[in-house]
Amino acid sequence: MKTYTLHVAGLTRELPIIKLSYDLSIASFVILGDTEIVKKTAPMIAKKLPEVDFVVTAEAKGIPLAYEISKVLNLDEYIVARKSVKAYMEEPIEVELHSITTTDSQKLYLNNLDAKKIKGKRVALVDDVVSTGQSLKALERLIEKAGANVVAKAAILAEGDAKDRKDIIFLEALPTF
Ligand SMILES: O=P(O)(O)OC[C@H]1O[C@H](OP(=O)(O)OP(=O)(O)O)[C@H](O)[C@@H]1O
Repeated sequence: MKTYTLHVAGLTRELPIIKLSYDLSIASFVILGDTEIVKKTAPMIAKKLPEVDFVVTAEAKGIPLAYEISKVLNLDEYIVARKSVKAYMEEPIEVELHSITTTDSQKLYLNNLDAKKIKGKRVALVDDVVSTGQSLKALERLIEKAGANVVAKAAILAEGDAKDRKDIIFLEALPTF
């Protein structure tokens, strides 16, 4: 299997290159289960953030990073937007979502209790990777629908053209193939 050698936060990972379509392959970066990479990257991202009241992510791969950044920032809570409605959710708010790895259209949901918590607050959106930016854009729409102020958008990696974006904080660029 072909791999791409990623260097981030002083760590090295061999990422498998996977084919998404006839003309696009990506290096698969999965932080779920990788305690070390989350532990090392979270403080580096936290340091680059302005003052925030909440860290917000969308499930699934952003969750450990949002947890760790919140911990570093001494925030007692963080917010996770879900990709399905859960029984415990009251009047969830929703937006449409597409991402580079998920072809079918999905939705992002925010529990109304969480929406109330973040209303009028300063929020940092975080994710493991920003690629097409569709996931981040959907999360931003959702959070703005909740009446929160998005003051920063951050990821460990900016993939493909996302490396040229000036509106996101990221640690390393990741090429596409
Ligand atoms: O910038 P984009 O093109 O939207 O791609 C980036 C998004 O894609 C991946 O999530 P994925 O859709 O694989 O979902 P998962 O975290 O639930 O596995 C990744 O964790 C980002 O959230």
